[in-house]
Amino acid sequence: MSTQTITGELRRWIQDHAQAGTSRETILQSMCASGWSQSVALQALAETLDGASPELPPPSPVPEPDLRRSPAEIPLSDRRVQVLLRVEHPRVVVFGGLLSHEECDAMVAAATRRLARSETVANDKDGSEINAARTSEGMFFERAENEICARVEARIAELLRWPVENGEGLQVLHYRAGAEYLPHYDYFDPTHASTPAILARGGQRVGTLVMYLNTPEQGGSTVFPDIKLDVAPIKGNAVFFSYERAHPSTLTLHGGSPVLAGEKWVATKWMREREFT
Ligand SMILES: O=C(O)CCC(=O)C(=O)O
Ligand SMILES: [Fe+2]
Repeated sequence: MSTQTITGELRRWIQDHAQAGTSRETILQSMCASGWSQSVALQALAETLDGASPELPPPSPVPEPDLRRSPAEIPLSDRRVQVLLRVEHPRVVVFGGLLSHEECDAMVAAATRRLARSETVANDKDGSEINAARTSEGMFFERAENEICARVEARIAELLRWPVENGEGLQVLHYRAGAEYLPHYDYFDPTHASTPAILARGGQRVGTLVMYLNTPEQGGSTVFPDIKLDVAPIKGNAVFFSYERAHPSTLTLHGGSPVLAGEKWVATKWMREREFT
């Protein structure tokens, strides 16, 4: 007898239908009609749609800027950062001027150098263009790999009051016109077989900061479909969100909408529960 597993894909499917206005009863009926046992279907509905379900794992502490006095600006040791928007649930904060234009350009230049190098290596080895195309989409820096990474990491740690050591290395993504990042969660799917090994290096991801390194000509906003929020990608600005458990009830589903003209560069910092090694 096979047991039925509640996957992230199933939860997403339930969420999509609930958001489209389908009633709980109708969702249950179509799940049962497509072979789900009623008890598993009911549990999946409860887990996905009831924020206060007793099945929820306990919350973790998360990174959080100091917004207690509703500051329009947060004075950090080396820069004043604007607070442009905040949402309580999901926890989302949009910052203005987190990076100077020079810092954005330096990050893009460092990432471009690294991408060019990995393409050369790939081409020298086997002339593979597929490889080159893939590596040109994104790359990870080591933590404090160069001066600009170290400076930005220290600033983020101060802004979000979260240790530098808990951060993954910065990831730089390059989107060409037409490219997008479909909605996803940044935490690791607890039901996935590879997740325990990933969690051994510093626990779950609990927060994300996406920094815009340029302003695309058209498109390329960061979207949060659960709350229909659309954050404009503006050079030097950043969007932060946190998730205290690896669960859709955090409403942190998000994606990069298609770049319609020009290109888009972002740097992402993911924060873990513990020191990331
Ligand atoms: O490009 C964006 O706006 C979103 C990027 C993102 O979701 C990520 O890096 O995990
Ligand atoms: Fe993401």
